[in-house]
Amino acid sequence: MQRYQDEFRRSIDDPEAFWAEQAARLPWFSPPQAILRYDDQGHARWYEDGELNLCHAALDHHVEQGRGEQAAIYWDSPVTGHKRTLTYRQLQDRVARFAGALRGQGVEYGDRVVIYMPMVPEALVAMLACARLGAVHSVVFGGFAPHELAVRIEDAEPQVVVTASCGIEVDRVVPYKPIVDEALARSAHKPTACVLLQRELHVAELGDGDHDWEMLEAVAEPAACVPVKATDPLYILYTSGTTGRPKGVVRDTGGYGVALHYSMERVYNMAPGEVFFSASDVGWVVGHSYIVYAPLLRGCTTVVYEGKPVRTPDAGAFWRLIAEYRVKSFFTAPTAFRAIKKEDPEGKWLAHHDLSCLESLFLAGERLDPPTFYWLQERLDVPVIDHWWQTETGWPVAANLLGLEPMPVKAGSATVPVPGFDVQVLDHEGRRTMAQEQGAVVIKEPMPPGCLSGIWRDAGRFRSAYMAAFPGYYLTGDGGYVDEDGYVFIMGRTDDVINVAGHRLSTGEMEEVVGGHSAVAECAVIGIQDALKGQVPVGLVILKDGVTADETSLEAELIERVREWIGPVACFRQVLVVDRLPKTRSGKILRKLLRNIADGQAYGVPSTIDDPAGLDSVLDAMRQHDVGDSARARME
Ligand SMILES: CCC(=O)SCCNC(=O)CCNC(=O)[C@H](O)C(C)(C)COP(=O)(O)OP(=O)(O)OC[C@H]1O[C@@H](n2cnc3c(N)ncnc32)[C@H](O)[C@@H]1OP(=O)(O)O
Repeated sequence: MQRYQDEFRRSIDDPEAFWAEQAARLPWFSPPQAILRYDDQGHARWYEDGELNLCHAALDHHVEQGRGEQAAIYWDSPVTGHKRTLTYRQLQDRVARFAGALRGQGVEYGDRVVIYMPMVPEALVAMLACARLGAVHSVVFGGFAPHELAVRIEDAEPQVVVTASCGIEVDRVVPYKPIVDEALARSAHKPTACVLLQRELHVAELGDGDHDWEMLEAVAEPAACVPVKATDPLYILYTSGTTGRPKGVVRDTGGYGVALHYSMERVYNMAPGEVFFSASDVGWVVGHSYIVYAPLLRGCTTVVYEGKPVRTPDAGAFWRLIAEYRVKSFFTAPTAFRAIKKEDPEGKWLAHHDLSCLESLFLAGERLDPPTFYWLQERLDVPVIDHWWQTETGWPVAANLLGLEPMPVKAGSATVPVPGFDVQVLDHEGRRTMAQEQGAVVIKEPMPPGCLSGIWRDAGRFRSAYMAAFPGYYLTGDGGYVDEDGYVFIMGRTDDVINVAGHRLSTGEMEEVVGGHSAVAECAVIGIQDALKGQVPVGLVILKDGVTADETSLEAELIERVREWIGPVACFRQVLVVDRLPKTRSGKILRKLLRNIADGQAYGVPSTIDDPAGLDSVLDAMRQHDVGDSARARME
């Protein structure tokens, strides 16, 4: 571990010198002199006086360096039957023209642009065009419903919304325009324009204030890169918190660029000219960092995939893409491989493709369960690397650093802290735990470059959600431990955030939606273990006095309600009607107890419980409906 230890120690003992060296590897317009400063709350601000433009660093710089004819994007869309390659020069040209088109709609430095797009190259064009103008993009995942889009539009207050006529879910065409229209109708903030990319499979009707992408781009004047401060926001990316209101994670520009560039080399072992494939969506942080910015900043080719791991058309889809595009490193969420494993338990599809190009497989987004890890390890001839990070951190916090010093893999561990991240585990009183002892996983300030610089227009929430629990430390919200060898083990969230198929969702928000139904007096939504999706939400509801609803129809109504408000991605599919919910004497629902029962874990009834007999109603309902492993649960 010598090379790793040396680099890690340097990053922690002298972060200024370490990150000054890394910064020198980006093409700045004005290189920073002030490497690390702190704001009045003691939070790190990186490269305050530096000026650059990440679109320039990701595109123009490479074209200037002779990379113009290299593929920047391989787009592969089995759901439409199309494939397309865009070179760095072609991408630069399209981005410059689309930036000009956005400018024509009034978008300038500092303005926000909401992007609601499927996995098409134009999603990347729109993001990079915003970066080119110094505008702030906020990409919203296509699986979110109008309400979620409206909440984000209202918070970000964009000048323009960019969308497409539709997305395609395997064989289901999802028209986006009605979703955008409904979101705009619900939002108090009204953007001045909506730019829409028409797709062959479904052409949308345009109304007042709507513009056809192609027509705007065709006549637009190409825009040059606008120099921005390193601390200027590049994007806002909303993520679920414990309440219904998502948090707008703000990412700065310079620190993010430096960190991503460093990670491509040290974590993923990628060199310019090589092909990186991250099978996620531009609506998630993995998409922002490892489909768009990091591969391009490093001069790599990125694969943009509009399809699923299975059914488009089969469980060999990923293997085909890896072989066809000669992918060196592949990154996805474990849930994708659980889906593949279910359809192709023996991994027969592997034999159909030449995977000799593949050197590593990275997994993140949720815990990598040991059965999936072993399934992959037994079938692939490359390291299978679990690594851990979050929307907030923007890049890996703990990983096996293949480009620095590969280490032995331990199943269930994300390996070691990445240089820059002083990961610690604290007990309730803020004391460091012993090796193997579980606690709250925190990162000691200063956080390295690339991590969130705040919550959009809500400094108070940033402090209360992340910085207040243990002053001087960023609270990750994950629990875990570090072993004697310094390996990090992440065991799961310590709050009411759940992870469904690698999607981070708030049970608190689902409770607000379920609780808003006229028949529901009270409810709790808990995440329970699921063999395919990792976790799925289940609702426990108490009916209002006098309501005698048919349970099956009520369940259908509540499922539809969550789908309408949050979106299909919530995977809310089960409701149990109960008489009572276990609560503390102060009225707090004992969610952890409910989760333990549902997951079949041994549970103790806390002494603070108000009405122990109330538990029986929950136990009966769970057993009756065969929820999770509740039938196997037992009292300690
Ligand atoms: C490290 C930092 C991070 O954690 S960033 C987050 C990383 N997470 C990820 O990359 C997500 C990984 N998960 C996936 O890619 C998908 O879940 C995979 C594994 C491909 C499975 O997809 P799928 O079979 O559609 O299941 P699902 O649970 O995702 O979807 C549930 C329902 O939602 C729908 N949906 C999904 N995406 C969209 C979309 N873009 N637009 C519209 N609808 C969407 C699905 O069709 C599905 O609908 P239905 O319930 O079947 O009707």
